Amino acid sequence: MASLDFLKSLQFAAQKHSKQRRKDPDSTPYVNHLINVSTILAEAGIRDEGVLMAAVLHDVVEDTDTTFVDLEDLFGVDVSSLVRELTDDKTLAKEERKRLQIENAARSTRRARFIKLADKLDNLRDLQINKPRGWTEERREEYFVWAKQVVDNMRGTNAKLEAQLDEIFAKRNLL
Ligand SMILES: Nc1nc2c(ncn2[C@@H]2O[C@H](COP(=O)(O)OP(=O)(O)O)[C@@H](OP(=O)(O)OP(=O)(O)O)[C@H]2O)c(=O)[nH]1
Ligand SMILES: [Mn+2]
Repeated sequence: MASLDFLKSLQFAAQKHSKQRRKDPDSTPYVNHLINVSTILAEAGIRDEGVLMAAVLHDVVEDTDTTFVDLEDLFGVDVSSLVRELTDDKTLAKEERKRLQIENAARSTRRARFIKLADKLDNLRDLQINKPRGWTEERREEYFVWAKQVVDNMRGTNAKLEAQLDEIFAKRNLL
């Protein structure tokens, strides 16, 4: 049974990301990615409501005008702190952000790791099917290699999620 708090987080994310689209050829609404990430977690047996809400909200500070104070006021400090762990500093250069994701994975909390793993899993599933708009084949290949480095720094977090990720890495001969 979905909780009112969870539905509120989904409603908020859907509103905030309403003008955004994914980079796939169909320009899928951005919110589909957020639904996918939370569904991946629920299917992996994760019932922690704060984790499922932070999954839905994981890109809302990075990609919209929402602040951590907004999230704390609306959803509490637990959810807000989790989203903070999942938010890249967009003032940094892209290379630096990518390097920091690998580094920060190793010191993130177990609950944030669940979401990071599910986020990578959804992005990689998509990359297996689609080349995002504006990406070269090389860039797509590099994302698999980089994502594996992030995942390798979070081993032992959730067997189901890691098995699904490893299946993808094995297909690319990265294991
Ligand atoms: N695979 C895929 N990714 C898409 C698509 N549309 C948007 N993205 C987003 O693009 C980001 C990955 O591309 P990058 O090159 O790393 O980042 P950038 O476009 O934001 O600069 C991911 O952001 P992120 O959620 O912050 O994840 P991450 O970069 O931290 O992994 C992903 O969510 C799509 O159609 N397919
Ligand atoms: Mn994401």
